Amino acid sequence: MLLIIEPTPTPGSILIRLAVRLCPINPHPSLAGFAKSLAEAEGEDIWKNKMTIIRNLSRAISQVLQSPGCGCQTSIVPVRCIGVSPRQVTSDASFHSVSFSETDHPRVLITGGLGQLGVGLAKLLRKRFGKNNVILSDIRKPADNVFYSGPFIYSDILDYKNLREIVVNNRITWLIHYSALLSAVGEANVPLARAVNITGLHNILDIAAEHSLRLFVPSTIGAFGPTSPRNPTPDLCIQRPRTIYGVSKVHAELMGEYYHYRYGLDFRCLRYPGIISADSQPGGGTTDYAVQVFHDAIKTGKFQCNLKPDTRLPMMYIDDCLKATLDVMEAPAELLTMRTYNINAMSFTPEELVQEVQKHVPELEVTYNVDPVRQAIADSWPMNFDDDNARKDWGWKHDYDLPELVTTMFNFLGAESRIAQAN
Ligand SMILES: NC(=O)c1ccc[n+]([C@@H]2O[C@H](COP(=O)([O-])OP(=O)(O)OC[C@H]3O[C@@H](n4cnc5c(N)ncnc54)[C@H](O)[C@@H]3O)[C@@H](O)[C@H]2O)c1
Ligand SMILES: C[C@@H](O)[C@H](N)C(=O)O
Repeated sequence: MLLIIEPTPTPGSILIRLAVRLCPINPHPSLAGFAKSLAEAEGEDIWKNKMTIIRNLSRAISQVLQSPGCGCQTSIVPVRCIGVSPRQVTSDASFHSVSFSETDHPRVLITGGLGQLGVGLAKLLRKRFGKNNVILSDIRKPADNVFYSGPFIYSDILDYKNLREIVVNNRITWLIHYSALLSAVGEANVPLARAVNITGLHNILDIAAEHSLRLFVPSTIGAFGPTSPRNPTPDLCIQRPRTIYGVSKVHAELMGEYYHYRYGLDFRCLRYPGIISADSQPGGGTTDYAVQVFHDAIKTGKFQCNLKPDTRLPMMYIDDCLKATLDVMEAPAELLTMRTYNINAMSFTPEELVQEVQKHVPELEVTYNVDPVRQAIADSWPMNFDDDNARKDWGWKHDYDLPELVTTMFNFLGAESRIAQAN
């Protein structure tokens, strides 16, 4: 149970939120009734007698917790009372942000949804929660197939008011924050990366806290640096990344956890490895070579790799990444002993990946033309990622190892190129 008091809370709004949080499916009648009478009395200066309110509140809480009809877990009941939310909002805004119908299915907003990962995630979530409960957003124009596959909305995460309007108007309850500039493009434009990855995140955190959203922010292997243990890299260790991308992701991890402890924000974060996908292009990272090799093998039979052949990095097939994201979002809060987890599937070098790819395309010719910026970044990142805590706490398990990944990529891309040739 969690109690958040808004900057100018009204007793009724607090109790309605409390009733919903205690038993989201079926808000307890004694709390709901008590909330209603307090809400009606809000015209009077009810805060004059704060002690009466607190006494009545505790009585109502213990009544609910002892009630056999309430199926919610009642063994641990930390009550967190917070004086002010991070940005001032009216109590009305908070009051309207909770409604009973929202608890049936999450209403999801994905920011930066037109990148490598967002469209696939929307597809997975729509299958689970219904097409209209998942809204993709970005500052780019969606392709026709994306636009017609479900709700899409323009949203610049640097525009706080617009973002808030979207959350309120669409009664959003889950926010998946994918907007970011990745490692290589971030180094090419540090001011923009700082704005999007740090200022944008602040907007997201404040809106999520104000509207009691469940917030997912992905972090990355790039949140570690040359002084971190690299083989393997545990969840908790030194994090001194040397890219603006990495610095912004450590900032996101720490801010999210801080908001969790300070404001009760339901913040969840996974550190993804490099993600490999067939039907979406990477957005300018250090691990992009591991996607490009498949396209080049099929199109030209020639591949120029921008990392040294022995550069080992943790990697994952996109389906595993999206499954982990849904799993951690659905995990009961009491299973999460941490709010930021490493997840991993495999680790390989360009040389090892090429060997596996050549089992499918034996004629593939590979040359190495090292990009010093990307190589320096890769050399500072984990080689192997320790994800024991995710496996223990909420049952994380990957499905794709290197051979399955490569076969799946060729099955997908081969089928696509056969279709293209036929047309
Ligand atoms: N793809 C990976 O290998 C990987 C690995 C680790 C972590 N991640 C994280 O996962 C998330 C999604 O990654 P991705 O690969 O899809 O990234 P991507 O670069 O492909 O897409 C990012 C999207 O953010 C959008 N964006 C940029 N500025 C914006 C703004 N001001 N407002 C709204 N949107 C904006 C871009 O238009 C783009 O569509 C990122 O946070 C990334 O750091 C990705
Ligand atoms: C690893 C990840 O964060 C991203 N693919 C990058 O290389 O920047």
